[in-house]
Amino acid sequence: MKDFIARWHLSAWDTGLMTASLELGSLIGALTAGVLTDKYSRRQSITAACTVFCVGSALQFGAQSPIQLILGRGTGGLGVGALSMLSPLYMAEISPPEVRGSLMALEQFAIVLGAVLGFWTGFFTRDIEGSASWRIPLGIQLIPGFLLGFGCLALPPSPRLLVAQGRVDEALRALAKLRLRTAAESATDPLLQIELLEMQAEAALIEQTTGNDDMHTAKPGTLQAELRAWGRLFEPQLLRRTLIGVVMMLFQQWSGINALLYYGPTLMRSLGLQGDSATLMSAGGIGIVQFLAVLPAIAFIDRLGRRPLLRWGSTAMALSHLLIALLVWRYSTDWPTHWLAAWISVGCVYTFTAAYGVSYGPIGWILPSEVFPLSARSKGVALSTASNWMNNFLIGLLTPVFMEHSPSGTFLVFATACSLGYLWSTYFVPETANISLEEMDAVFGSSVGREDVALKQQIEADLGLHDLVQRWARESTTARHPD
Ligand SMILES: O[C@H]1[C@H](O)[C@@H](O)[C@H](O)[C@@H](O)[C@H]1O
Repeated sequence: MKDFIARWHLSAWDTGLMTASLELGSLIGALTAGVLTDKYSRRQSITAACTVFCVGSALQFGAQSPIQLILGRGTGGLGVGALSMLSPLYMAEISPPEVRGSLMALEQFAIVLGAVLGFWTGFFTRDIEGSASWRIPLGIQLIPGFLLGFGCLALPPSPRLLVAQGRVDEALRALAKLRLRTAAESATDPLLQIELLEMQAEAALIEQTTGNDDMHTAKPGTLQAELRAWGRLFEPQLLRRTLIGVVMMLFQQWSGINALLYYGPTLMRSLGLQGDSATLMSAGGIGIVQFLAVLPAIAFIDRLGRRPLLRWGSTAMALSHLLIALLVWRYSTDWPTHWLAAWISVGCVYTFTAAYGVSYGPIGWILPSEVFPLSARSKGVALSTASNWMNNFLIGLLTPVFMEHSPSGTFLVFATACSLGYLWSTYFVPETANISLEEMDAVFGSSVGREDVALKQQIEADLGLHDLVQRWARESTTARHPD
């Protein structure tokens, strides 16, 4: 890394631009992917986003000037932002409801694994002579970019999107592949048929209640149709879900995770640790704790539910921040004498990270992807993801200002955000575990009110869903009790 510093002589302005270009690119990427993914397929959009990401990584890898690095980070950011919106969307749409939380928590697992690998690659290459010390870690990004871009082509398309586009046969084939059924089985398997009919019922309901004007039929791609589709997120029917997605990401970021990651070394140094050990204990340690903490989330999130994890997580995070704020306020002028207080603070940083890692980390990505109905899902997830990047950017910008003003006050800000997060998860967030995406309307008491419930029942009856469910229930009872 000495080469990087000596070669570019970056001003504070360059450093700021370099950091902000990725976040700005990601913000734009998340919002534009929301526009493209309904028109094309989820998978094609993921492959396109990977291509953009790889172009950005190649620009960074071969950078000959700071401008090229900034451009490379901005371009890479476009891909990262798009992928951070497309991946949870696609995963939510292909997962069966009983294990959707666990499967989606794998996204957080992948994010944190990437961060850990990135950190250690940078750590081990930092003393290599010449530009290889920084070109290697930047170039390695190309590997996951290629893997995802090509690997995604082998995945089945989202059956929900196909149903909404009226391509029911293809949707059945995709569903059969996802649920590991053969073509012959898919024609007779009642569970598969029920799942498909539920998707058709939701698509038909959307079409009948909204005229499907904003999705595919009414002059798709026109600015007016786009604006109307975004505007629907703020109509009374969807406003609560939009707020859940956007506010979930706001709390995820204002819990302070990235402040600890970005400014951890400064904090650790202020606690008396020096040089490499400060970096290792902060970014390195926090990454590993986040990685370990997501494992129980993967195992238990569907059994325990999202709300309890959010509430316990907020409590543990708020208490950790509060204790750090107190200790920093009381002892930070003389840590060497109060070494025990310093180490308790370090312990609190890790306790916070573990609590975050099982709660706000994964649930931040899960909740926004499951609350929206199909007609508004891609826009809703895009807006929530944009909220993640926007708040991430604000944290990066404001934390140093807060820290300079009052280090203990900074932790109080995060403690307050976590306490508000507790109230919000208790009084505002419904439980979404084990509920199919099609049943989410009922969870939000949406809407849609009695007339739509009646309409939905009529559509389900017309499609033969009720008969099929009853026949399947009869057959499975007979199979269990043959006489
Ligand atoms: O879920 C992720 C993860 O926890 C990362 O460590 C953090 O940097 C991101 O901002 C967040 O969205």
